Amino acid sequence: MWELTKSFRFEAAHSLPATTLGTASMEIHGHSFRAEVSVRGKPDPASGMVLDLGLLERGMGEVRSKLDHKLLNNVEGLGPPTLENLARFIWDHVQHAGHVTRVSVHRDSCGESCTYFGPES
Ligand SMILES: Nc1nc2c(c(=O)[nH]1)N=C([C@H](O)[C@H](O)COP(=O)(O)OP(=O)(O)OP(=O)(O)O)CN2
Ligand SMILES: [Zn+2]
Repeated sequence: MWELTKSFRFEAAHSLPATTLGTASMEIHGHSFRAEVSVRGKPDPASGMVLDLGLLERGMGEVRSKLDHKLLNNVEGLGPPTLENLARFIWDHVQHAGHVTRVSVHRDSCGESCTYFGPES
């Protein structure tokens, strides 16, 4: 079994009340995020690829455009702009690309990340 991973970065703003970490979180402020999308499978013998990374990039580009330079509190379907909801939101928008097994969202400046393994895990 192979696992193929591609990542993208986005910059976004949010405000997050009801957190005990980050005293300024209730004010609108920005973060740099890094998202990783992984797909599993066996390489097709002819192409040598589990999945053409270009297909994954297309799906990632679509969801990136919904998040990059946006106020995350206003993004339809995201819910409260936590790492958990970002990982699930990205999953929902890329899962058609292939057998997606996990989506991780990293907020490196805070040493934080969250991984979503799908609704069944
Ligand atoms: N389960 C979760 N808990 C918390 C989340 C989350 O996404 N899931 N998020 C937060 C805060 O948003 C996060 O800790 C960042 O805090 P914030 O004040 O926004 O960040 P800093 O100012 O510390 O970060 P810099 O990037 O260094 O400015 C809390 N809990
Ligand atoms: Zn924040």
